[in-house]
Amino acid sequence: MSLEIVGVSKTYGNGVKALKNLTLSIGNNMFGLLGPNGAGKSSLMRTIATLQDPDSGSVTLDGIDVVKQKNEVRRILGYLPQEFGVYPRMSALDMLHHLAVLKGITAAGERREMVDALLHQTNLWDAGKKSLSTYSGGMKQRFGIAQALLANPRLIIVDEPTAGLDPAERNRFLNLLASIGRDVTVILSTHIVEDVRELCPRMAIIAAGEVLLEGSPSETLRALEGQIWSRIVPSDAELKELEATMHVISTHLVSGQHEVRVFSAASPGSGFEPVPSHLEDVYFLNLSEHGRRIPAAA
Ligand SMILES: Nc1ncnc2c1ncn2[C@@H]1O[C@H](COP(=O)(O)OP(=O)(O)OP(=O)(O)O)[C@@H](O)[C@H]1O
Repeated sequence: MSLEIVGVSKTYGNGVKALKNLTLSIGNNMFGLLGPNGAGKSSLMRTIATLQDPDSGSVTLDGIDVVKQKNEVRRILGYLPQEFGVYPRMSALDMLHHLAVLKGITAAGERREMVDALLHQTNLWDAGKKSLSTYSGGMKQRFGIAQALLANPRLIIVDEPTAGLDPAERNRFLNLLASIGRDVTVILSTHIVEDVRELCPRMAIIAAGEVLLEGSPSETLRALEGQIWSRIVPSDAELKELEATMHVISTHLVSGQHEVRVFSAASPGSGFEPVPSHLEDVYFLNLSEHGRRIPAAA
């Protein structure tokens, strides 16, 4: 599978430039698209899913033009939107049959086999006859994956799927995505750095409609090795001083005190310990560099 996004731009009616000449190449496996709220992730996902057209640029999926050949693309693509929203009083079993018919799977035997297999795969078999409106957040997301997998897509797109899930449900959901990612290309759009670190051999960071970085999480982490330093800072005043004089990547509260992470080629000062780099460092560093380069984007 190969998805080629070339020079895609989109400006909404209200003047917001959501995508700015964005170019990205996505191959097999699980691809993480990481970016803060408003980065343009959903705009890009909707464009790939044929739900909105770009103003300019091209998107091709295995050579098929996503803008001009929407029906062909829809046949090989599954999509779990950010707000899936449709949880009627229908059971998961009935809903999947209904959606399968809409996808053109009209032979009853084939459809039953497919729906049953999907309910097993997403661990919803036991709850398959229960009304979707009674499902928990995690079950709803797993149902969202089941419907995205109908008719054996080559590519599935999942937009911010773990937001709002508790840790156990999130874990279960990520495991499901990982197992799917072995056979089908998955684009995982998220603002949660951990999701990408745990799942994706390749990723891109986007902000303000632009690609800031494209690569593998482990390579980007290696590039920062030895340059991340950490220290506990007891007072707000001291923290302000550090922020003014050093390249502070992030601050976290640990038992009510600030733990500061600093980017520096050599030790930034007394009390700092070298620490392993995290993907979150890569993410924040890219976002802060971007903010500096284009102040208007902040
Ligand atoms: N239909 C629309 N009309 C006008 N502006 C829009 C529309 N959809 C998105 N936007 C704006 O475009 C920008 C990008 O939004 P988008 O939803 O693509 O980002 P995102 O990265 O998915 O963020 P989030 O995680 O908040 O959904 C934002 O400034 C958003 O307010």
